[in-house]
Amino acid sequence: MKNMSVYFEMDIYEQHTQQMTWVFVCPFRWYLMPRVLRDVSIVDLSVSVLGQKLSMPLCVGSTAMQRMAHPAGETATARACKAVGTAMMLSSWATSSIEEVMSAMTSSPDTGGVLWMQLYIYKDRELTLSLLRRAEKAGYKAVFVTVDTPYLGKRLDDVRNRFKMPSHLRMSNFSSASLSFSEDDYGNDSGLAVYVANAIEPALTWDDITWLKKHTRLPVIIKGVLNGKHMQKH
Ligand SMILES: Cc1cc2nc3c(=O)[nH]c(=O)nc-3n(C[C@H](O)[C@H](O)[C@H](O)COP(=O)(O)O)c2cc1C
Repeated sequence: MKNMSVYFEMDIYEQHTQQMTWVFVCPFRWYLMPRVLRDVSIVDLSVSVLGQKLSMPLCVGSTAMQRMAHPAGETATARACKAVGTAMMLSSWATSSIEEVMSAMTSSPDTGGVLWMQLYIYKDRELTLSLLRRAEKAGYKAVFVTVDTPYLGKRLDDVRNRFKMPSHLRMSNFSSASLSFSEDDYGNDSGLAVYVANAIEPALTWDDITWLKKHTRLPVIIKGVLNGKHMQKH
């Protein structure tokens, strides 16, 4: 159980980012500055994102393997997003399938809710396209391509714990044991790091984004950009 909670608390390498957050971000506390004389008799936080109306400028980013945290996993997150009228980005590495999560959202009686698909580009391009096609067919409204994981960051706790998925769970969008992260043995390393090294494309470039865009009518958004300048050439 411990290795699952450690996965969700993760930070890479020696937890520098967590430490930096405390040292550099927290001292500069953020304050809300209320404005006055603004007619607040009606308060409306709704926004339009990628052509979809959301009830507020907050949505749920992709987090892998949610059934490690709760038996209903991503299906519960989808229902919650629908209940509050916002969007959920489903991880390629979800423990509920693309179709199952859409069905959880559409069958819930509340109104609102949008699903986006987070996509890793696999070395196997046909497999990548099959995830994309399934998301399109199921009614997902955008695809977010993760570009900051050509290799998994060195998560020392996951290495120490030899992190792998509990045996009753798997990444539900895949059928084989190797692709669904449900092999018995990943050696002495973090199982997820081994999974990424085996399956995810480390040679990702802009050409792959161009290729992907040719295969979908959905908006394609690049996920994992830390510096706007890195995008300017394109
Ligand atoms: C436990 C955990 C699992 C994550 N799983 C994924 C994932 O499957 N796909 C992905 O693109 N990003 C994943 N991320 C990254 C998040 O989507 C997000 O980009 C990252 O946490 C930065 O946002 P934050 O500063 O609000 O945490 C994960 C993050 C965490 C903490």
